[in-house]
Parts: sequence; C-alpha cells; structure tokens
Amino acid sequence: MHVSMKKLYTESAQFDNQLTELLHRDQPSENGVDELVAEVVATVRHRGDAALYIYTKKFDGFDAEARGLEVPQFRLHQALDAIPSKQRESLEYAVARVRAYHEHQQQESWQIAESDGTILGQKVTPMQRVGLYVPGGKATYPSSVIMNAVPAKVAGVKELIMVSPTPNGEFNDMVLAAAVLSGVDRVFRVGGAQAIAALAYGTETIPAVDKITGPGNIYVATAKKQVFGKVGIDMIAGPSEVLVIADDSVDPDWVAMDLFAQAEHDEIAQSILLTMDDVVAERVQQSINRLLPTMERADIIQQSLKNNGALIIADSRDALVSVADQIAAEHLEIFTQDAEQLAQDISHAGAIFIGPYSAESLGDYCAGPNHVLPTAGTARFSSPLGVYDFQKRTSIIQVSQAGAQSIGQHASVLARGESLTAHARSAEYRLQSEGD
Ligand SMILES: NC(=O)c1ccc[n+]([C@@H]2O[C@H](COP(=O)([O-])OP(=O)(O)OC[C@H]3O[C@@H](n4cnc5c(N)ncnc54)[C@H](O)[C@@H]3O)[C@@H](O)[C@H]2O)c1
Ligand SMILES: N[C@H](CO)Cc1c[nH]c[nH+]1
Ligand SMILES: [Zn+2]
Repeated sequence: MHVSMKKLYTESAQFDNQLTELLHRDQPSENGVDELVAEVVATVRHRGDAALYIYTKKFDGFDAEARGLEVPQFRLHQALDAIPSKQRESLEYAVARVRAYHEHQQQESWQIAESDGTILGQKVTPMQRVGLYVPGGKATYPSSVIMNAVPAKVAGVKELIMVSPTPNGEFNDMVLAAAVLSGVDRVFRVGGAQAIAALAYGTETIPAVDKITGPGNIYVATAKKQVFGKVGIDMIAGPSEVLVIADDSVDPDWVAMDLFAQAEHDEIAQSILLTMDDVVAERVQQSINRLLPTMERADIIQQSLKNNGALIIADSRDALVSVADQIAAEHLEIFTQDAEQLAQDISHAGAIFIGPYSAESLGDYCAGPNHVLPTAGTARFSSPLGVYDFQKRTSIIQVSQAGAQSIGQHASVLARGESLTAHARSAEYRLQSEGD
C-alpha cells in the first residue's frame, strides 16, 4: 500500500489554480443535504420526541423509545468507575490542563467613571444553558467532550446538556466518564441533525438551549447553520486539517506521522506539507510510503492523502509565508530552524505548533488550548472555541444629571438629523435650561 502525494511548486504558472483546486473551498453544499436537514429540523420541531425516536432508529439503529433517550446519572458514574485507571488519570490530567489554560480567557466586567459622574461599563455574564454536540458516528471523541465542556464551566454556564449519537445504542464509557469529569449535567444519546434541532427547539425530553457548540459531520454542520438565530452557535468546524512547514532539521518520519494523524480522522480531512526544500518533500514522501502499511486506519489515511493531501515546494520564504496565509490552516505545525520567527510572520491559523516537539496530537488531547478550531480558511476571521464563546456582554450606561447635559445636547442634534423627533425630545427633556 502506498500513496503518491500531489506535488505543487509555487514557481509554476499554474500554482494559483492548483492551490485553489486543492483547497476546494466555496463549493456548493452536497446534493440534497440542505433539504434533508431542513426536513429533519422541521419534523423534530413539530413532533418532538416522536421524531427523535424515528430518526434515531433510522440513522443510529436503535429503539430510543424503548431504551430511553437520556443516559441516567447512575450510568454516567458507572462509566467513570468502569474505565481503566490509566484512562481516568489521563482524562483528569487533560481536564486539569484544559481548565488551567482556559482560565486565562476569563473576561471581566468593567466600569469607567467620567469626571461628571457618568458611569459606563460592560457586564459579562455566562449563558444559562448550553448544548454540546459530541460526534459519535465514525469515531468517539472523549477529548471533544472536554474541549467543549471545560471552557463552558470556566465561563460559569449554569447547565450543560450533551448530545451524542450512540450507534446501536451502545455507550462509550470513556465519553460518559469525560462528561462527568468535565461537569456536564445531562447526556442524551441522539445525534445528527435531529439532535441539533432538539437542542434548538426543545422536545418533551430534551430542554432547549441558548447556544450549541461542538463539531460534527455535514448533517450536524448544516443543521447548526439552519438553527442559527433561534440559538447561538460557535462555528462550523469542518473536517480536520494540518499544514506542516518543515526543513531538514526535523525527522521526516515525524512529519509523515503528523500528516497521518489528521488524515486518519476522515477521508475528507486535509494534510499538507509546505517546504522550501524538494529533498525534504521527497524524504517525507518516502516515510509516508514506508509507514502507511503499519497504520490501523491506513485506508482512510490513503484516501485522505490521495484526494486532499499535497507536498508544496515554495521557491522563497515570502512565497512560503504567503501560501501558509492563503491556506489559513486549522492546525499549523512549524518545524524549521526559524520556527519562532515564521510563527510571527504568518498571520492566519487556528493553532500554531512551534518546534518539532509540539506535535499537533498533543494539542488534540491535553496540551491545554482548545482543539475546536476554525477550519476551511475561516481562521482568517474566526478563533478557537474558548471561554468567550460561552459568555455574553451587556453594555452599562448610567448617566449623571451633569452628563445628560453634554451628551443630551449632541444626541438631540443627531436625532433631529435623522428626523427622529421622539428621540430628540427624550434627550431634550433631560436638558436643564439656563436658570434651572
Ligand atoms: N474540529 C474538531 O474539533 C473535530 C473534533 C472531532 C471530530 N471532528 C469531525 O467531526 C466529524 C464527525 O463525524 P461523524 O460522522 O463521525 O459523527 P457525527 O456525530 O457528526 O454524525 C453522526 C450522525 O450523522 C447522522 N447521519 C449519518 N448519515 C446520515 C445520512 N445519510 N442522512 C442523515 N443523517 C445522517 C446520523 O444522525 C448520525 O447519528 C468528522 O468529520 C471529524 O473529523 C472534528
Ligand atoms: N484533530 C481534531 C480537530 O481537528 C480533534 C481530535 C479529537 N481527537 C483527536 N483529534
Ligand atoms: Zn485530531
């Protein structure tokens, strides 16, 4: 088993087109998915639990009406006791590191007092009830439970509702244990678009939430887009991606394995190597072919690398920085002698891993930062999931009598400029005429 990665050269006249094709962004959504999801959302909205029973039977293959949608509290604690102690220790380690990192993201309320006694400020409050989607179709993700739940807890969210599909109704004990350790309040075994609809609109069993966070497949992502507005959403986290920038200072086997690590998520995941050295690209290609047959998920990795992977050779450092910024990868690993400087020079990435010991897989589990990151180039305008996603800000305006004179005069002029007389007179009522 082997795979020949596409090779792209920045000096080629075709490079821009080749890069656009490789990134295959701006594609219309898959045939029929929008319509199917709209139907699922509408049916759950109108028929509640009855619709969840039908879809769970159809997509996850079990009878939730007979076996129950909610995972009982005793079952959650049973899972925590059932997992091997090594797994429990590592989950606890991850929760502690993720919590410690996210505590730095805490936003504080603030106030300023102006000289005339007017007080202005911003009050930060947590969301009341949040829904966490934890994917469970092709793989199970205890780490995603931690990455969603811990920042929500740090933010002070009152109630955390988790949904996750359980193919054939089978629980994954590590997922349930992670839920307990991360402070999740209630867990429901339902997935896909139907789970998102249930969180957005509520059913007899599942309470409606204020915001839904968490990654998922195309059905989950499409449903999140469709319910946005009724509830908040974090982002549309698509298939995993990694961009590795390497020179000859790093072992090519390490690079190959890091490309595999994201490719093994999904056939549609994307792993790219960017280098200024053709020899480095060639060595990584050799490592890929030698290591691929040793991988348990070799078929998925092969498909992902064949369809979406590439080795890009830049003809200058400027070209390398420009390509990295165009890709705006979810994960950017920089394994070069000037890694720290490159990390300064590249502006767009979800997370940057600097130096050969900073494997992206450490970030996926327990380095501390969040692994829910902007994908598909959205790192140009979007940020990692964090405490700030679970908090909202309210402006505070407390104008003194003296402040109302100066602010009011200008407000009145601006309001009359907009022909909004009630606004103007409301401000003018508070103006003191001379001699008052
Ligand atoms: N960005 C991140 O942080 C992160 C973390 C973990 C996973 N992921 C990604 O999340 C995704 C998880 O996808 P998954 O499929 O394994 O799990 P999933 O939980 O997102 O989806 C499974 C659900 O999809 C629905 N579904 C499946 N086929 C359907 C069909 N034909 N019609 C309607 N609904 C259907 C079913 O309801 C099923 O329960 C992967 O792409 C993975 O790479 C991303
Ligand atoms: N790399 C994924 C985000 O793109 C997160 C993850 C979970 N488990 C392993 N990896
Ligand atoms: Zn991963």
